[in-house]
Amino acid sequence: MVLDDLGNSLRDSLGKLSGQSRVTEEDVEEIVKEIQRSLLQADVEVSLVMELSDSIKERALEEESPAGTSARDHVLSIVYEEMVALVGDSTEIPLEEQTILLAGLQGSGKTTTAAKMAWWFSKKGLRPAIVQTDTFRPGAYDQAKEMAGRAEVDFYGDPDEEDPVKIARDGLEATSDADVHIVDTAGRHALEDDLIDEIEDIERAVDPDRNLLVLDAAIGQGAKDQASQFDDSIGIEGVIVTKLDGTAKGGGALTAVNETDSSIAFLGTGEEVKNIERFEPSGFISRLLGMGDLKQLTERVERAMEETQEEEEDWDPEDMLKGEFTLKDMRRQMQAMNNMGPLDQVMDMIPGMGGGGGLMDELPDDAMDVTQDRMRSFEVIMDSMTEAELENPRAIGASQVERIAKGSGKDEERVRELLEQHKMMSQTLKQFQGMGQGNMERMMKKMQGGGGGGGGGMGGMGPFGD
Ligand SMILES: Nc1nc2c(ncn2[C@@H]2O[C@H](COP(=O)(O)OP(=O)(O)OP(=O)(O)O)[C@@H](O)[C@H]2O)c(=O)[nH]1
Repeated sequence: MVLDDLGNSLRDSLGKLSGQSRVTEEDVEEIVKEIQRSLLQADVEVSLVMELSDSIKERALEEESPAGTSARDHVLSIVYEEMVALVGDSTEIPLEEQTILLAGLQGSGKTTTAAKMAWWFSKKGLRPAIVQTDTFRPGAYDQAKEMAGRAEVDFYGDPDEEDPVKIARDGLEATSDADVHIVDTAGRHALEDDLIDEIEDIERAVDPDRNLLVLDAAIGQGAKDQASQFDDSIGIEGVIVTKLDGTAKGGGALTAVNETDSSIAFLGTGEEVKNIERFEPSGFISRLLGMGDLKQLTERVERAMEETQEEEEDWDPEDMLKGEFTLKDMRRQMQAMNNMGPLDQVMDMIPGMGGGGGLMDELPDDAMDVTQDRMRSFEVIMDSMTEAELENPRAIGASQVERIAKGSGKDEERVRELLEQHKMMSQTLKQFQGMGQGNMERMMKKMQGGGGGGGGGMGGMGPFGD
């Protein structure tokens, strides 16, 4: 499917989320609008578009973006997941003996696809044969034979026989040495009764394991009726979308899949026998959105989500106030900060730190970016520490610093900086312990889950300051 500039426009809207840890309703509206516009332009049916945009909207606003994940990545992974769900898994095509019947409109690319699929099966080590039953289009026999030759696979057709059902039967017999039989049929309009009767007869005669509908990517809205008529008459297990190399739109394929409750099996991307690929939803959507490997991104977001949940389950901020302030506490606090949003906004929420005469006003504009970078590298460093080191950073000596630096790929200087920062934070915290449990708890809760003002008298706190 060619969604024109979806990738670009989506990148623009998502770019605006950079540095934000939360998305607003307007952000989501804008992103969803871009997606709707592109999908509608690509001829995806309105009801499917609405369904998709509703679920993206709902998830983007309701789901918390996990610690360590930017709002941009979180929203992008939701868009990706929902789009993958929309296109569905690919049709199962087992690598074993089978008969496949191809159906579709005139000129949709059945004959070409039969040869491409045969080539594909032969590359998988099977022995395919094409049975050409098109007695309708002059030249279909020659074209099929020629393409079978190019794919170097067995072929059966009979230009002198007028009965396609007989050709189908004879063809299966004549090519009985083959493992995979691909039966090509004459192109027909699903609304033409006699041709529909004919394909039903062929279907009965060959008893295929699966019927695949070949669709030109340009078909658009017409896909709905065609797909449902073919489905009613022979049952459609999968769709093959052809001519995706052109400027075709491809949305009709999604409509067909939805209409027949099936899935996409193959994509045709050119006129040569090799121009076929198995449909693979995650790669397809990543390509569609014009962005790298989104599957990897989603997995990362999911992992972060799990980790945050686990940590929230066994972390009580009060523990931090009672005992020692460990590196684990520091990491949680950093993640909590991440959960809340960019540091400057977080600082704004802390009285004495934020704008309007607070300490923040004295910092250069980019100071917070630097700090966020440092936070990230601190996290990487902490990942290279042992449990014992995280629990008791005071015991970390020079040799451990060297090991941790090597393990994390960071300078020893950075590791020492982290330890220094931890020391500073734990001293600051000790000072706070005198200020009253209630205020402290309120601040911690805020750090964890976000929220409005509150707290009291914490001027001068600089746990992450440079
Ligand atoms: N660019 C491009 N052209 C394709 C693709 N698949 C098929 N074609 C071309 O589309 C035209 C029709 O393809 P056919 O395979 O003859 O279609 P058919 O469905 O067998 O046609 P009927 O026998 O009339 O039903 C041919 O010129 C093919 O070369 C594709 O993936 N990309």
